[in-house]
Amino acid sequence: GHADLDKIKDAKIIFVVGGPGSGKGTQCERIVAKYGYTHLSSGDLLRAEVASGSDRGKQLQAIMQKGELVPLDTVLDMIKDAMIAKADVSKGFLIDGYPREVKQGEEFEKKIGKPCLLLYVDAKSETMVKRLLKRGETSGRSDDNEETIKKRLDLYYKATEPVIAFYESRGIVKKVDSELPVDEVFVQVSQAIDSLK
Ligand SMILES: Nc1ncnc2c1ncn2[C@@H]1O[C@H](COP(=O)(O)OP(=O)(O)O)[C@@H](O)[C@H]1O
Ligand SMILES: Nc1ncnc2c1ncn2[C@H]1C[C@H](O)[C@@H](COP(=O)(O)OP(=O)(O)O)O1
Ligand SMILES: [Mg+2]
Repeated sequence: GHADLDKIKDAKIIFVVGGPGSGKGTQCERIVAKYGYTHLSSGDLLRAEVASGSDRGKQLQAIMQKGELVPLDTVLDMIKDAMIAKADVSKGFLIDGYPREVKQGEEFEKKIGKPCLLLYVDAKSETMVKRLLKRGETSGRSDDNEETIKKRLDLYYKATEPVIAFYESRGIVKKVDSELPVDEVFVQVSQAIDSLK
């Protein structure tokens, strides 16, 4: 209800956007360690639902295995519930992997609040493919295979890149070069976060 959302209003909301395998999760881990923000990965929330073995989880698994987007309401409800659960203790929220399309950003702002920063984790498509194939050797993720990676990349360029342009026009995008080693990317990430008042 209203009281829950009021608590979130004063916390920083940071969208972390980038292609599959660009390094969003890796940088979010570092941000958590340095700044103590709450990391909420839409993919992790969805994989937890799949792992629960619920009927809904089975439907989600089938969609994710194909590299497609799950229904907006499902993922937004999960993020909202997770934010409310942490509202009392959180100084800031890292929303990793959301929005995946402009409509997701609009709905988030209607139902939850406005982001103060969009952290754009940028890497070349060849780099992302290489990293995902490597991650696939150990991740156990059903979407880290060559065929699904190709679909996820196509969808990223088609649906998610416009999200970056949308928030550019609002002046809140900070791009980091995720071709660099993790530590060097994190220097840029830290600068972006430190620039917030
Ligand atoms: N800057 C980097 N340099 C080299 N490898 C990286 C870098 N950032 C991430 N990786 C590796 O690439 C893979 C994907 O990173 P991950 O953080 O899971 O990306 P995402 O959450 O964007 O899909 C992981 O195996 C990770 O260790
Ligand atoms: N915001 C969102 N809307 C719809 N589907 C999403 C979503 N976030 C994640 N998913 C689904 C589709 C993705 O292909 C899959 C894995 O997402 P992810 O873990 O964020 O991938 P990655 O970290 O490799 O970018 O979960
Ligand atoms: Mg990730």
